[in-house]
Amino acid sequence: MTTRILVLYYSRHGAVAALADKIAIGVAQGGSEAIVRCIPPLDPDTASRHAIVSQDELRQCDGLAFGSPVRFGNMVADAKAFWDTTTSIWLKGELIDKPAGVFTSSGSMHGGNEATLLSMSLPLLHHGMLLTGIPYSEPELHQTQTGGTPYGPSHVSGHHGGSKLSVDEQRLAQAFGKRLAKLSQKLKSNRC
Ligand SMILES: Cc1cc2nc3c(=O)[nH]c(=O)nc-3n(C[C@H](O)[C@H](O)[C@H](O)COP(=O)(O)O)c2cc1C
Repeated sequence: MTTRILVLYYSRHGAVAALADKIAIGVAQGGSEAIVRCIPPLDPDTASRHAIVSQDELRQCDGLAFGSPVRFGNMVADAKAFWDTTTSIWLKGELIDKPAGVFTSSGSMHGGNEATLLSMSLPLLHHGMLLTGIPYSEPELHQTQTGGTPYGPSHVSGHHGGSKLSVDEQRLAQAFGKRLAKLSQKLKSNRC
């Protein structure tokens, strides 16, 4: 069963975008199509590496990976503002029972990445999506000294924001993408 996973993110300096790329690879490994899109920026001068998402792309997806940097222990305002534009999708229940998960990047290890992932989950729960993180059957979750959490993939980009994804962070992001793909296929086949 073919499914489409929307990998939707905001990234100012590229760290969340790097995670989105790895998640998209995992989605393809899981046998689904990854549609990678950016959240509409509040500042129209912000450059986006991928096309800006449309409401139709959100309503038509079979699963969602939603990414934002940590900003003061929470998602970026642009991401929250985007969810505030999705009322008509919510009213029609168009995301109900679709699998979804969240990913993030923080500057420091304990700068709020887990808190941010949990708060990013809230609009997805309101939309009736079925949340998934990363299970501990993924060995990297036990050993990571960088990012990667049971609540979703993460990266620690460092004080100056330039560090590359660690091997553990990359593997966990790919495993998460693959998991979303497999879940979307099972759920969609049950709906048909
Ligand atoms: C306004 C602002 C607030 C931030 N707040 C936090 C924070 O609370 N905790 C943290 O660890 N990093 C914080 N950061 C750092 C970013 O989360 C980090 O650099 C992230 O990797 C950026 O992702 P991006 O490269 O995709 O834009 C903040 C950065 C900015 C610009």
